[in-house]
Amino acid sequence: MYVVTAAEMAEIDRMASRDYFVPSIVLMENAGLRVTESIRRYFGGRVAGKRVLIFAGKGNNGGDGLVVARHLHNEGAEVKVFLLARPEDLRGDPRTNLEIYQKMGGKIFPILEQSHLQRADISLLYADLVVDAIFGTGFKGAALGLTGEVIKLINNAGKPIVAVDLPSGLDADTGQVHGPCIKATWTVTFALPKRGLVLEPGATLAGELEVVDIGIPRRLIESRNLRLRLLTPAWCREQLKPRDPSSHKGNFGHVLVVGGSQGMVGAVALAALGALRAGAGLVTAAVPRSLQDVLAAKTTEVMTRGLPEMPGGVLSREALPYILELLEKCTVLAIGPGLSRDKTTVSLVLELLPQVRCPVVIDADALNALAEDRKYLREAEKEAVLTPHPGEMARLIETTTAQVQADRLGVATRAAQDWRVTVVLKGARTIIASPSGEAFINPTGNPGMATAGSGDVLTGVVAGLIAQGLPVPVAAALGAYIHGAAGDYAARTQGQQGLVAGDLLNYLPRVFRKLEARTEKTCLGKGLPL
Ligand SMILES: NC(=O)C1=CN([C@@H]2O[C@H](COP(=O)(O)OP(=O)(O)OC[C@H]3O[C@@H](n4cnc5c(N)ncnc54)[C@H](OP(=O)(O)O)[C@@H]3O)[C@@H](O)[C@H]2O)[C@@H](O)CC1
Ligand SMILES: Nc1ncnc2c1ncn2[C@@H]1O[C@H](COP(=O)(O)OP(=O)(O)O)[C@@H](O)[C@H]1O
Ligand SMILES: [K+]
Repeated sequence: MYVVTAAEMAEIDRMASRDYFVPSIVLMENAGLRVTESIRRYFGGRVAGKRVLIFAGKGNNGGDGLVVARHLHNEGAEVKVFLLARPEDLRGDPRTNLEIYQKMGGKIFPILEQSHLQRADISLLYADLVVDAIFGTGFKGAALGLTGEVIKLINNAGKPIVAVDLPSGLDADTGQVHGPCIKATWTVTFALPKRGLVLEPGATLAGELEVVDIGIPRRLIESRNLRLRLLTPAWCREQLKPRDPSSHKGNFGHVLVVGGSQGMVGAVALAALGALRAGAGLVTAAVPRSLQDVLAAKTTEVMTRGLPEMPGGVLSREALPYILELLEKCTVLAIGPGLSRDKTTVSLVLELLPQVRCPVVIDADALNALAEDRKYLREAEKEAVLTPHPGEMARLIETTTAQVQADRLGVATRAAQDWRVTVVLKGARTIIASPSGEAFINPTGNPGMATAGSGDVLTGVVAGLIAQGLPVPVAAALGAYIHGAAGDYAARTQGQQGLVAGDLLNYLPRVFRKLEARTEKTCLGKGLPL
């Protein structure tokens, strides 16, 4: 599902009218009707007698709200419209809908000064639902003054709120807020989700997100060459090919995981098992020699190799020829989990990466090694996935974590194009940016996953998917979705607090099964019960 900026949406709206002859008031009518339908569903099919307050701004978002008011009024709901503008300030479609609503006997209450807030406050006490039609994609900056007061009043009323297109006060392009913002129970957004609705904190402020069709021609949307998508189960299903009955493990690739250091062997185990759980045929884990037996004891299905090490149990430069030899038999390399930031290891990583001929997933301390010398990133021809959390990303581009978090999408897409790699910027709503300029936002995952080692599992899952032949950017996006979905499954079953990275390994198969179920039925004629 494509995700758009306010400007892209406005251009699509404009073209719908200008080039496809869809009158804008028809789009507004469709928008209002879709919100009315959603409200009717919310009330279990009947709105008669329900007390609904509609807060309308002076623009087209307000116009949508007036369409909603008209239809609810017609169906017998008790509707009050609080208009944050003088009627004479309304123009065009919003003005038309105001006049129709008033002609039908609909009630309008102005909110133009502090004293008007009193009436709104009292009405909120008795309301069954509040409709937020103050601002949509035309909002800029911060809601100050009276408008900010109204937003705070609505939020504090403790009543269910449906936001029209966007929660008012939200920046449609970044998902950030710079002042008061409606905290919606749910949001009905038109045609396509705006970026701010799928990036935090906007995703949380929007509540449940409903994307509705308002009659924008599909061909128009397809013609816009949009570059950002929200990952969906449907898209993930498309990437998963059913397994041919005569497959053997060689068909599913061989992952080499290189990592580990004294005290950090678990990270390698999590990554190696993550690769197997993602469906890789074979996985070899190469660690400092003194850790090999421990690792073998922890990971039955994983083949292990001991590598030359320094005192203190970190990989030494002598490990390089061993790793290159192992790579001759492998499809993909995953490097970094538990490596340590020891300077010998750093120089090993910097010497090894330019010689790697297969796709590589670079995580954790291998990323930190690249932060010390970006030559490989700038110059080498490579098929690589970087999986930084915001802190690692900040080190890589020499900025602060806060600056990375303030523009996650921009940071990830710029890095992907500058370095010609796929960047997986982890965190709430992971961003996956490919060298081609395409990017994905991952909606799965939860704070229960903010626990040591969950990133190592993701590294393994992505490597495991590449091992099975998926294109690198697709494997990264699919891996992030499935990894987060496993975390959501685990959190639903056992809560977020007690979730540990190892739990993700146990839930990965159930996520794959949910995704494969459709294809299995179609492909093999039989199939597991859903
Ligand atoms: N055909 C279409 O286009 C369709 C559009 N649709 C709907 O239109 C919505 C976009 O409508 P929009 O562009 O009129 O802007 P909207 O969000 O209503 O803002 C209203 C006014 O708020 C003002 N304002 C801005 N920032 C402010 C601030 N910080 N503090 C105070 N005021 C501020 C600003 O006033 P100005 O700055 O111009 O004086 C602006 O004019 C879209 O979200 C969807 O719901 C659907 O019906 C589908 C068809
Ligand atoms: N609040 C959150 N919401 C969703 N996913 C999260 C959240 N916090 C962390 N995660 C996910 O958990 C994983 C954390 O990875 P990382 O920070 O590398 O942990 P570690 O380095 O300990 O393995 C990432 O996949 C990240 O997207
Ligand atoms: K709104």
